[in-house]
Amino acid sequence: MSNTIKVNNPATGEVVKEVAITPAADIEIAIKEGDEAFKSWSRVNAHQRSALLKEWSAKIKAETENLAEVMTLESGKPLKESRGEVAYAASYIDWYAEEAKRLYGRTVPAHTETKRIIVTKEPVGLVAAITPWNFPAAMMTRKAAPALAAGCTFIVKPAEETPLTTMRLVELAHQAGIPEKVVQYVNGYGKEIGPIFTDSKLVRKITFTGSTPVGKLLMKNSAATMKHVSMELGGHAPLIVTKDADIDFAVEQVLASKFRNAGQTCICANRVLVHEDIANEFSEQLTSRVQQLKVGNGLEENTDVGPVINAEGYEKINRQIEDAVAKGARVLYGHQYDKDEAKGYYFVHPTVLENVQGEMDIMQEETFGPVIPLTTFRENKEAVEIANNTPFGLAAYFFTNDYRTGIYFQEHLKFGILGWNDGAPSAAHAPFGGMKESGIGREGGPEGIEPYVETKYLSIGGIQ
Ligand SMILES: NC(=O)C1=CN([C@@H]2O[C@H](COP(=O)(O)OP(=O)(O)OC[C@H]3O[C@@H](n4cnc5c(N)ncnc54)[C@H](OP(=O)(O)O)[C@@H]3O)[C@@H](O)[C@H]2O)C=CC1
Ligand SMILES: O=C(O)CCCC(=O)O
Repeated sequence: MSNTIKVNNPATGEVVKEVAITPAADIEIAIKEGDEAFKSWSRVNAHQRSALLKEWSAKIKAETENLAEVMTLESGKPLKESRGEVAYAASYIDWYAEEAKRLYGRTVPAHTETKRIIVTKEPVGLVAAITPWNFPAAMMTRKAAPALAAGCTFIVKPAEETPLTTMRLVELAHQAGIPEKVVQYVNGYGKEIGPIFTDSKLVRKITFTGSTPVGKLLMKNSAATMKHVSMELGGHAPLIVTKDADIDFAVEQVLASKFRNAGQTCICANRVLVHEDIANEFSEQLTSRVQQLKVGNGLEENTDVGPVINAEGYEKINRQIEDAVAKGARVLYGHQYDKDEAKGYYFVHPTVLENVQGEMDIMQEETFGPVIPLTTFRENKEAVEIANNTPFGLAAYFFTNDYRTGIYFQEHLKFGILGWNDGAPSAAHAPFGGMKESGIGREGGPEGIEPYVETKYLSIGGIQ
């Protein structure tokens, strides 16, 4: 078996670079060193940790062009999105550099005059992160930044498709002055490195973004050593357009949500539910806008939609489209593929399907591709029932200018992230995460640092 991983450009299939697989013995050493480094890093005062994080963020921002190019080469996403992701990744570091200084404990009024009660927050210890290929920078920093801010040490295993961005981010952290054993990366295959992380008693927390089956496995394997876990898993976001919605605006927001990273995000609109009275107008406007999107290599500045990540991704999307068409969905636009299996690149052209029904795979499974399935509803209650009829609960969107309808959706949709007239809700200062099988825990906002701390309660007695 090869001891390297070839990193391919998904737009051409060409090898961008080969990276060494970290041998299992070296991963064990990295874990030991990370645990050892925790003893000193957790004693570094919060203001110093904050200053180091700010320096890391500054170095990332200063290297935006290089990082963006590396990210586009290994992930295929358009350069303009890669630049945006570099800024987004740095914004998590900036946010948690500030939160480091606000990990407050509290004093609690005691039930007797002779006692005092003090509650403090302590870092959980060494954190192991496993990250996906769809956001090679931001999924790393939104785990590393709160971990380091809280005083934890950190080891990350990036997706095999996209290790290069992570490797550079870790180098920049070291150049910023964060000690080498405090933030480390290891490279290799998830199914081999996952068990090393979960079996280790020294790893006190696993944080993961990726598919729901892998999340469940990691959680199960973390049970033996009772690790903390944060799981940011798959989604199947409904996007509801009511009859009072601003159609032009809703169409633009659908585009922003659906075609970001060629539809390969866990919060992409996966099902678009349109009120039947406006369905024709909406689908006409949507289709005419989708036709304007430019498909191509992400390195070309005017590309809107890049390739999908690999053959498995392509096959899933292709199967869902063909299943929908076979079961009666009508193609309004797209249904076109541009691929070369020998070379190893796969483009799925933006596709709009109408007359999509609940029994089609696309209405039940996460798509992770640039496909919009349109379906209709008559009553808001019906829209909520369709929307909630999924094991996932990550993001949901609704477009309405009626505040009563908006509040109704806010109260009845079972999802962790809601966008009301907003197709792009992600922000470092807001809690991102899902309900049901979309995961456990939140990343971003004050909630995002809590999973990296333990609460310690001190009761002092005998006070005169
Ligand atoms: N929530 C999200 O943002 C994401 C959701 N997905 C969903 O998952 C589908 C499949 O994508 P895929 O990339 O295969 O997702 P995976 O969940 O397999 O991969 C995500 C990360 O998990 C690692 N991994 C894989 N298997 C294991 C394991 N047994 N133990 C520990 N870590 C593991 C991967 O490593 P390696 O690369 O070495 O396999 C990668 O770093 C997508 O089509 C999409 O629906 C995928 C990515 C992100
Ligand atoms: O798709 C994902 O896994 C990450 C979500 C992107 C975002 O933060 O908006």
